[in-house]
Amino acid sequence: MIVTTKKLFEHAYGKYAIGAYNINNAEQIIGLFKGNIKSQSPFIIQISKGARSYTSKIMLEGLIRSADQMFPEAIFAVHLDHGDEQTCYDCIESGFYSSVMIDASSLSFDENVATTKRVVDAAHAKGIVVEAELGQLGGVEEHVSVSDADAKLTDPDSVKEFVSRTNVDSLAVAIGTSHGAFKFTGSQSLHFDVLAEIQNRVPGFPLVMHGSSSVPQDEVARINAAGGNLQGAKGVDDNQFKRAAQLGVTKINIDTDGRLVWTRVHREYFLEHPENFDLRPIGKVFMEEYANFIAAKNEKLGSAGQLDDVRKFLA
Ligand SMILES: O=C(CO)COP(=O)(O)O
Ligand SMILES: O=C[C@H](O)COP(=O)(O)O
Ligand SMILES: [Zn+2]
Ligand SMILES: [Zn+2]
Repeated sequence: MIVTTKKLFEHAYGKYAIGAYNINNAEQIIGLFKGNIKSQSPFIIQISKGARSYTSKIMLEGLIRSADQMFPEAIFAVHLDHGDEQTCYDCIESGFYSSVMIDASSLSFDENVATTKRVVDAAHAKGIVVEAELGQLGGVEEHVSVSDADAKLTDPDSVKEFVSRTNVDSLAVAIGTSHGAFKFTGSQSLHFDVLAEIQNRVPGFPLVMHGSSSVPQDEVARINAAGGNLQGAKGVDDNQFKRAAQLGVTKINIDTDGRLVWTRVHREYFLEHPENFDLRPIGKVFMEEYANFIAAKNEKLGSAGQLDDVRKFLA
């Protein structure tokens, strides 16, 4: 069942965070649904602009609608990740997305407010919710690379004004995370002090943490041992998710970790089976491993075991 994040965030606020996972193809979608059913978690399926053009937005919509039929127990939101204004309107018009992100965080404060407000007005008219971003994460997103020097933590003083001027439903904040597999090149970590100040300014308002893959070191070691070269890859400690949730984070974005699972599974499999050229045996292994990864991540987020309660809450 496709829902907006409104009630999901209300249910989660202060207690746990909902996993927002990026998907690109059928194997990921099936693994994602299986993993969330296995851990009994509500979830958010995220589609980036890159994913929409990889196979095509039409095919992704078809796959997700099919998964919704195959797994009738599932409760999830369909969300556009890091949208520009035009893509947001396309998703709002589609009647498929229940949530969009307008990422105008590289613009000035006033332009970010104005752009976000236009998207919010269009989305709310159709019952769709909007996530915006204030501050700038480091790393690569949508092929735009933000250097650590340009990355800016969210200024807690500007959050209340941003939320009240835009009427946005949730806000991605920059508190030290970054996109990709190479986080924390310096001695950075999560700035819980900044997060606590933000929560103080907008109590009860749902916050979002991007760039939150944990880049497990055993995963990196296995990839490197099987011919990969990911030296120095590093991520966010997922034991910190519950603390972030207590401070108002209701959505945590994870993409890179899923890519690492895909890379490890495929590299190891073909190293061990050099004679194999069938895509199905390895596809099966990937779907299983991806489902296990999702279920384990949901334990860290605290969303595991919440599905029945969420269903009652929505009723
Ligand atoms: O924020 C993300 C998607 O919007 C994903 O972040 P990671 O690169 O840490 O997985
Ligand atoms: O934040 C970016 C997400 O990880 C999506 O990445 P992508 O644009 O390569 O699909
Ligand atoms: Zn951004
Ligand atoms: Zn992101």
